[in-house]
Amino acid sequence: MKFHSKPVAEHTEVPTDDKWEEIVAYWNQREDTTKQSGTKHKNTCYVLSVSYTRDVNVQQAQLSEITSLVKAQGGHIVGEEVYYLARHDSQTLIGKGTAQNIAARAHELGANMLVVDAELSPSQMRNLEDASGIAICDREGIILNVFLRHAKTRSAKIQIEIAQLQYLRPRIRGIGMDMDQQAGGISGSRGAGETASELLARKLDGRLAELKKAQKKIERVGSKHRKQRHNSKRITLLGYTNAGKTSLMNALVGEQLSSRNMPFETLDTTSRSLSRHGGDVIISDTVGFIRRLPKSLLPSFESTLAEICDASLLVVVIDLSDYEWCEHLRIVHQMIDKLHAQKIPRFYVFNKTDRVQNMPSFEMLNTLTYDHKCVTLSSKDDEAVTQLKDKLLQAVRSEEQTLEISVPHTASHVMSLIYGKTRILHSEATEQHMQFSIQAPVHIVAKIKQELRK
Ligand SMILES: Nc1nc2c(ncn2[C@@H]2O[C@H](COP(=O)(O)OP(=O)(O)OP(=O)(O)O)[C@@H](O)[C@H]2O)c(=O)[nH]1
Ligand SMILES: [Mg+2]
Repeated sequence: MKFHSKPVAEHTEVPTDDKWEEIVAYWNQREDTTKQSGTKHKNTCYVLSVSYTRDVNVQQAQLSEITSLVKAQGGHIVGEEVYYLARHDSQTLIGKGTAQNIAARAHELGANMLVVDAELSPSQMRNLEDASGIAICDREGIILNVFLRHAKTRSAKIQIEIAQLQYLRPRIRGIGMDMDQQAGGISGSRGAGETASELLARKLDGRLAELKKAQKKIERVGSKHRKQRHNSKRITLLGYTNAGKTSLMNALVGEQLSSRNMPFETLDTTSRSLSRHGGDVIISDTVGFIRRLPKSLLPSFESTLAEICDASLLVVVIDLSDYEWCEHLRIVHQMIDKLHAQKIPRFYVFNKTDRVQNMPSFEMLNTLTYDHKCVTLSSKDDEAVTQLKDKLLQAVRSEEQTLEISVPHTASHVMSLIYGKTRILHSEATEQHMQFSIQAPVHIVAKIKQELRK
């Protein structure tokens, strides 16, 4: 299918704006159109985990990851299998014959969609659909759908819609065909498909431009807010999806943020004060990482990633009960490198120890974490969480100094420095002075001393 570079004149047969939105929604939901009731039905999915290893434990872990992603995007799974890919077929990835055999099994179980856990090019996806006669969704499509369902804030919704439209853009032919059918059975008439696809591409580009403009505006406001919070120490929780970041955050700050056994339950960064009095230490929960994160999502999450680079301490949370925890650790390290956040101090929390039978040795953990501080715990263990909180506060404040000073009431500039930029451990008023015990970064302490000497 070719696209004309010049905009075409209006065609009466092409769908209107509403229709276009319907089609994008159709693509997202892939609702079962065989049902006549008009109500939306969940996709009935057959899941194919394409594996590059013969290690059965790894295969099972990967299969379980893709099935939980499919469930998280609202799909109903009727069957699943692992396919060891020994030879890569450039046209269909798995080969036409294999695709037909798998599709037959999927059809037998009543599936209306074959989920292939692999990154498929737009043409591979089309070839597979043609060969198997069943709708295909690849890993990127599934992850985008999960994100779309879980996004709550305007900012996250915009970012994900951008990623999704970028994903749909090269796959437009399929949508164009659907569109022709929806436009009144004109798909056989000459050029009709082209016209519809062409108009869709133009509308899609227009929408993308609008969204990007809105995103830039949100980013500007976000970075302004981050700058304003500059005085506080920031701890950022990060780790593989489902590691228990939100559970740990809830336990640390006594919150009830949503934590479920589901990938990408958290998409929007949430920040809370970790210190008892005031907000001098702020802790943030972030979106989880995953292996083979769709490239289209990486740039669109710049604001979340910016939070990570602003942190004074990164708390890496790892689910020690997951068979692939070492792999998760490797992926987190890869992301830290990608974000150029290697220099930020780190603290590792190996979580879910209540589900672990054979604990790894501390020597092993120290080696894997490059000798950063680390603890093993269960976020359900209140006492362990309280101890962790003290350790985190200590770690994040380790570059601070404590100072006992007496400040004349008239030294308003020093007073505002103390109230604005330090943590007051104790204060007492006398007739002419305020007696303070404060804790603050070294450069602030130096500045206060200098001001007092003036
Ligand atoms: N057994 C056990 N389960 C835990 C522990 N910590 C968290 N969980 C469970 O693990 C699941 C995922 O926890 P979340 O806190 O949502 O994980 P997350 O890292 O925030 O996940 P995303 O936001 O999806 O990236 C939930 O079902 C939690 O109840 C733990 O220490 N022990
Ligand atoms: Mg979470």
